[in-house]
Amino acid sequence: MRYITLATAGHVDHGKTSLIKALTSIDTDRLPEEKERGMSIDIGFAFLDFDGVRVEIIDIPGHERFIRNAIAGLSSVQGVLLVIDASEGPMPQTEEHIKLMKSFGIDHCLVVLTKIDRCEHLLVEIVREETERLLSKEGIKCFGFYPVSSVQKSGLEELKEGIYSYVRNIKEPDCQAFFRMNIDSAFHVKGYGTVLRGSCVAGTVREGDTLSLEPVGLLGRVRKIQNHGRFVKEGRAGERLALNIPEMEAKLVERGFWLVKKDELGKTNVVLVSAEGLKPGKEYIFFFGMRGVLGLLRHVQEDVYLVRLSQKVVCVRGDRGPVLDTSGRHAGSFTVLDPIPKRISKSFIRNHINLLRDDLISYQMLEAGIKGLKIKDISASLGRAVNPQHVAGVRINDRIYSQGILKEVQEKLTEFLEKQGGMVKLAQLKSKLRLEEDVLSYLLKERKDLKIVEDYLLSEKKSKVEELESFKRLMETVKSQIKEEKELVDFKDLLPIAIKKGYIHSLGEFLYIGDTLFKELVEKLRQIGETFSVQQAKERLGLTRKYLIPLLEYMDRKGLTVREGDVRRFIR
Ligand SMILES: Nc1nc2c(ncn2[C@@H]2O[C@H](COP(=O)(O)OP(=O)(O)OP(=O)(O)O)[C@@H](O)[C@H]2O)c(=O)[nH]1
Repeated sequence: MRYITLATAGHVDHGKTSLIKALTSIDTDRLPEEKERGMSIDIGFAFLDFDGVRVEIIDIPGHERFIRNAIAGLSSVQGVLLVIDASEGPMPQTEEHIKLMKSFGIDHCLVVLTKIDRCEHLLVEIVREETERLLSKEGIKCFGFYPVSSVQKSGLEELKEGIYSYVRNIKEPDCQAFFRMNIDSAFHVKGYGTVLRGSCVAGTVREGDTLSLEPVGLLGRVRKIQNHGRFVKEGRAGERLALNIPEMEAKLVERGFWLVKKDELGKTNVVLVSAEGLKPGKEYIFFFGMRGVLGLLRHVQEDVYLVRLSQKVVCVRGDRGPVLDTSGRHAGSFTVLDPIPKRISKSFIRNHINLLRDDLISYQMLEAGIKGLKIKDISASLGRAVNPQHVAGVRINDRIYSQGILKEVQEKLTEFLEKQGGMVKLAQLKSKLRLEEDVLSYLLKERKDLKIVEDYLLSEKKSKVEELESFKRLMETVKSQIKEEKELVDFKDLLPIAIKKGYIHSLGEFLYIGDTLFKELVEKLRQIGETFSVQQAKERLGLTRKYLIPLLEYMDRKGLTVREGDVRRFIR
């Protein structure tokens, strides 16, 4: 069985409710107030069964005062029955509803011309032409015009056939996507507890599933599922559902809240969108499904905007919706580009705007940088489970990294190691390059020129120090000494003793000089005279500043010299 949801749309009193009643025998005006006024205030629900297809029909109110309810009705449907009174033709709310349809991305409909018992055939033709013009102006495809009279019950069979062929042309809602149900009401049923009613717009839900009510994050288990009064084990996208979830108190549920499966989708109060018809710097009401949330619009570039919302919402890439101005008039529409932007710097977005439009995963990988992108977050952004094997990036555990970023970090690692003389403590490297353990081991696996010894990373390339004759001699001595030694030697203990005994001098962290060389250098400096400048010392000793400055500062600390402005003076 396929499930498709349609909405009626059209101007007030154009005969929507009467049409649904004539088609399905269901009266969608159920509020006593609606009966009294003869006008639809809230959305109503009915269905029509065909061979292998159940068509759910949502009746939306036509009066301009109830635009939010019209939005609620149009927010979760796959197609529209546009109802126009043949004796009146398209009216303001006809046009408004067409705009709302477009905002939700519905670019097709079936037109029903009602009340034909009240007008001439010629008038029906004129209205038909006028409607055609209106729809083509908005780029909406019409799947047929059906003149009917709900009072005389004429044209209804043809219309039913038209609906059947229309729904066969409509793309089915996505049952493979993550489950999302937009809630329009919640109430308490004796013996069962809370029942939440709404439209399932994506995925499936089964008895026993644990769901989360968003944006409040209330958890509960589905006990029973109903579709139009019938108990079912599973609910699917395109269906109207009533879910019995006793843990969710009815009074905490608001129209427009979402039911989602635990840990599948994220919620956010900043979204990156493409939008039409809006002015930056202004506040608007953005509709995510039925829920209208106030948001401030910031322009990024072209039609791309950042929206900072006053409340959290659940949305995925590609979600569309209308935008009202703060006085409640339809102002434009938006499409979600990135539902969970991690970096909201305008320059970052501008630099990668094409990637943002064409390939959200690659964009988000750049956004995530060396932190990597969680596979779970990719799925949440797209609203469906993503197979990591199909993502063009490097997978390390539960994250995906951009190949380009890993290459950059590999280069930074080489550079840093070289700066440190070919040897660096792993912990220092990790904190300097902000690397997680698993990313570091991935990077090192690719490197044949590096090795880990204890908690150091060493470059296999010989360092300058290793090539010095004095170093080689020292190593030989150390080796032979240790060979003769009967006990274990902790090298860390040797250094302070050597310093204390005056064999070596410590100029700074990781910088040592043997006593003989130190004395030689001091002697050379004395030959310059009683005072000398840094430049003179540099020329005389032939050392780079990297070694010279620590040496001179050490001499000051030792009381050999004193700094006087630009020069140093020997004390004795
Ligand atoms: N003669 C005639 N009257 C009709 C027909 N369909 C509806 N009406 C009348 O038109 C009036 C409005 O009909 P509704 O079905 O309530 O209109 P609606 O579009 O649902 O109105 P809202 O939901 O309030 O926008 C009612 O008085 C109906 O009896 C029809 O085919 N022929």
